[in-house]
Amino acid sequence: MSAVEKAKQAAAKVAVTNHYPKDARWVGIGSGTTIVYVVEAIKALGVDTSATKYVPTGYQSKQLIINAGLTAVEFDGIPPGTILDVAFDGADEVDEDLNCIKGGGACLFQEKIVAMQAREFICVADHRKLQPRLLTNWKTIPIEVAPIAAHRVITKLQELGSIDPIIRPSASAKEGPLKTDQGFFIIDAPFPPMLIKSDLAAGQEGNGKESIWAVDVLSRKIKEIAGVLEVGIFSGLTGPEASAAGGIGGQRPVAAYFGMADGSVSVRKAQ
Ligand SMILES: O=C[C@H](O)[C@H](O)[C@H](O)COP(=O)(O)O
Repeated sequence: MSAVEKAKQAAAKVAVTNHYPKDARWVGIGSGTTIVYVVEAIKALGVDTSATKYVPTGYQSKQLIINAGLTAVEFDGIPPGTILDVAFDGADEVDEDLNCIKGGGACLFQEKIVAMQAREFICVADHRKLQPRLLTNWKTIPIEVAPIAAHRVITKLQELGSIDPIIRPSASAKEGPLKTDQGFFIIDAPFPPMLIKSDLAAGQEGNGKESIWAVDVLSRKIKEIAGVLEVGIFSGLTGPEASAAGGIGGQRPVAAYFGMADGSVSVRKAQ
């Protein structure tokens, strides 16, 4: 196993140890390569999972749950009003405020609704994902769009300052654009690194001048474009903050676990 895979595995183990609830009823399981180690860590706990339902965030996630011998219930099979005890997921990049970019594997829409239905959203990643600002190392924002509106959305993204947004191709060019689990397209939109709370506190405005955006502002602007199903920026309230405000679930993780290059695990908690 490579050092990066070991880092993901170590982070998953600590995240599950710290956040997998005793007597869990509903658990969200995200998508990607890191979440595989989360499921492995859940199995390694050796707890009785017979009464627990695992909510996938897409096809890969559902197969992962089933292959582990766990019970998968898709999001539309959750009884109305049910709050998931916890949701675990990976990320493509995480900033100092625990805002995330997700969607590198094209699963961002279901990942967002699952995270927002959970009491706690926990992010698990390796050290390459931890950066001071979003779009430092990961250069594009994945955006899920209705195919018929894709070119219109591209024009609107260019007006927001994105240079050369593209429709993500499928693995085989012959098949044309990649299709998500919803049958939608993904647009990958490059923007310059985004502002975080400390930049705003230091007087930077984040109003889009020179296309330098504050995370929440850009996320909202993209979401407002007709034809956009969801944007791969996870920001705003955490689950506990949303619940204190009388709602449920937040899209910003309450904690993020990073497997570091030296084998340790670094934990960041949302402020
Ligand atoms: O669409 C994919 C998801 O947002 C993944 O959680 C994200 O891309 C991270 O994936 P990985 O764990 O493979 O780095």
